[in-house]
Amino acid sequence: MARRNRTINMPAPYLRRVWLDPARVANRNVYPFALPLLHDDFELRFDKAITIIVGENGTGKSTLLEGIAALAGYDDAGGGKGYMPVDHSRALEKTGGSLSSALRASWLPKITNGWFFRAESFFSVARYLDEAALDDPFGGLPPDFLSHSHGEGFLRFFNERCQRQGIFIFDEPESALSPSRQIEFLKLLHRMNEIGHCQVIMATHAPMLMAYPDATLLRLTRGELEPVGLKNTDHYRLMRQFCDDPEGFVAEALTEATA
Ligand SMILES: Nc1ncnc2c1ncn2[C@@H]1O[C@H](COP(=O)(O)OP(=O)(O)OP(=O)(O)O)[C@@H](O)[C@H]1O
Repeated sequence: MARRNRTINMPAPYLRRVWLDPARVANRNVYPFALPLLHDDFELRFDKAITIIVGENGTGKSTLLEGIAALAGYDDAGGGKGYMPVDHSRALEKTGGSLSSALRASWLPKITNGWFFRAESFFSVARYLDEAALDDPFGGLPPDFLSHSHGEGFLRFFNERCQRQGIFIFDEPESALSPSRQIEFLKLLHRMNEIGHCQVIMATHAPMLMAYPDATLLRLTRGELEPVGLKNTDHYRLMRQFCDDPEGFVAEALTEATA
């Protein structure tokens, strides 16, 4: 047991590279291998402890994260190693397993601790953790994640789980967070980065989270992942136009809608 939780004295990132092995692709014509992102030369390198992926809806960010999560040994519907018993029968999009069978990875070293957070399955995972703690005679007080508001529960969960050594995968963590809670989440990211033994791979639509300064920011577009500056993302540009002139922005959008 002690061995399993021993901290490895090497800094993140631990997952250095993932790539597709075309020979393992079952069927190019069906999801997930029909996604433009998953072409034969697909490769993603991790140079920093924090990697942030942005892109339009439907470009394949969640699919990619599910595949990486499955490679890391996490349930592709969310959770961490050791939390496979969570009932995900009603969770959406359990597809990472099929993608991961065609992905290859290089690790330095292989890390098996961490967490895959996806908003859709947070509640089933949180419920499992609450119930598991109640069943554990040596577990002390149960975490009680579910008795908080969505945002409070998420933040508390992040703060308790995400500072140990590991690889942490977040799919749109902002979905339950108000802007001020997003700042709290940024602080958590910073702590994880400073600790030096947390690797984070995150997909987000929130400009505030994209702005974390010491991260690799990648944009997924036309089937390619490419480095991008925050101010060149569509998310930032649109939000900026909105903040500069909210009434004019909305009026123009509504005019387009009725044109
Ligand atoms: N289980 C599935 N079966 C078939 N197609 C799917 C499945 N899950 C997702 N897709 C499709 O694959 C594409 C990529 O979906 P994915 O959820 O990975 O995109 P995304 O970039 O994460 O989008 P968003 O920003 O909206 O979360 C979409 O067109 C989606 O409809």
